[in-house]
Amino acid sequence: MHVELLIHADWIIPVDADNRTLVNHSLAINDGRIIAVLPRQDAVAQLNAATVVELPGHVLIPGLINAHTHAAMSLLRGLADDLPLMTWLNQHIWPAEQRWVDPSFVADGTQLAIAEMLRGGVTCFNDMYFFPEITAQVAAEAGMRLVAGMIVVDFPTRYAADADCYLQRGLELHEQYRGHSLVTTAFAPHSPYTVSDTALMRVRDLANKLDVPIHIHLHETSDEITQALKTQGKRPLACLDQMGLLNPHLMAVHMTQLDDHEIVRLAATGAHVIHCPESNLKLASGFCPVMKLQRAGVNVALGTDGAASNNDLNMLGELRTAALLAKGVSGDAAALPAPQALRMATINAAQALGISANTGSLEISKAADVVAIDLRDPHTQPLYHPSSQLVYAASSHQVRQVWINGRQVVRDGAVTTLAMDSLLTRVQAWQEKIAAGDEALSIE
Ligand SMILES: CSC[C@H]1O[C@@H](n2cnc3c(O)ncnc32)[C@H](O)[C@@H]1O
Ligand SMILES: [Zn+2]
Repeated sequence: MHVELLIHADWIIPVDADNRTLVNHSLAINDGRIIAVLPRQDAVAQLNAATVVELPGHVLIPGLINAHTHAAMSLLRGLADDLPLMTWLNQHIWPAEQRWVDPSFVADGTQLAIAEMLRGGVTCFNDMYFFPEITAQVAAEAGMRLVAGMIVVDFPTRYAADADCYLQRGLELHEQYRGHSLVTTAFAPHSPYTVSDTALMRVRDLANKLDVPIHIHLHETSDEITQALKTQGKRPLACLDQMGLLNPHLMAVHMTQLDDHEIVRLAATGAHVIHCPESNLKLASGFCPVMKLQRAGVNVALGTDGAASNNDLNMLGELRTAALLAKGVSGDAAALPAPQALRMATINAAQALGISANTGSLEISKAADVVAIDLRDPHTQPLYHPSSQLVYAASSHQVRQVWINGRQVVRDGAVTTLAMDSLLTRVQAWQEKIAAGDEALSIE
């Protein structure tokens, strides 16, 4: 039988229902899809491949999915550190965004973010940012999978004047990318404290009608709860519940403040939680009770948040932080073992994003979103369990090859779909402009 691409690796972790690790196996790909996962000797005997890739000492995993980010904020990385959320947003990030965010900022920032993510084995990101049509165009050109956020906030920006206008632009984006092989869409109302109930109910109705997910920051800090209790007399999750927004469309990002009743309610409604441990640590926002959520049956996925609050988009690093933090928070060393952590960054994320029929695991008929990681480095030797090395020891520089839809987007550690030199020149120009503007602001 003829195949286009055959990849032989020492290990494959398909992230299937049985959490298997396959030794000396091969992945066969045709038309950008996985057509077989089989022992190497069977592949060699049965398949005639146009291209064969030999990866000794490597493990193949499904592409990592960054389930919550603001990609273009990579241009604001390190601008305002060591601050709590609302000071960070109100006094630094939102003023900087009002001043700088336009289509060219989003194009350059998103390219920078995609370069970083591809090199770190991320093949898909769930984005929430201004000018999502630019994010979508840049991602599609770079061969990156994207869930583009149809954003809504109640304040005017250069992107849109009011909630109706944000929604109108989002719906146009949804239409534009219907049936696209890389880009899908999700509603992305920023949070209950920046989007009115009227707009949230409109989002609910549209999400039900179009069958698309809803991506929202929720219960990020204790302050958010205190404010909602003062102004609404209820916790934000209860407000969303009352409006009929708790259902399998909902991706609730952060969720550091949860009582036991809320966890039961999330599980009963099928809402998903996106855990962003490094952003929560850096902004001192709190801790998401991942183990309690998983035990209750809530699907939990993993995201980095933006590079201005993390400060990187490194999902291997995020995996390690999530696994270690789960143990620290629960007081149980058995909490979130490596295979479970890997599920959060792959199949769980694909489920939350509504794309699990297409990606999230290395299984027959899914898109070939594949990452090869070289485990021969000193710090991942000796090797007893590949998943343990991946989660507890590997670094992103060990990501050597990446394919998305069967197209090679990283070859020998270098991104093949972006012009890195000119990108880095443009990023340098942004740094100089933004730093000069920041100095002028602080002198005033
Ligand atoms: C409507 S575009 C997204 C908006 O979200 C801001 N943002 C980035 N990180 C966070 C966070 O952790 N909590 C709340 N809001 C965040 C970003 O700066 C954009 O304005
Ligand atoms: Zn965020």
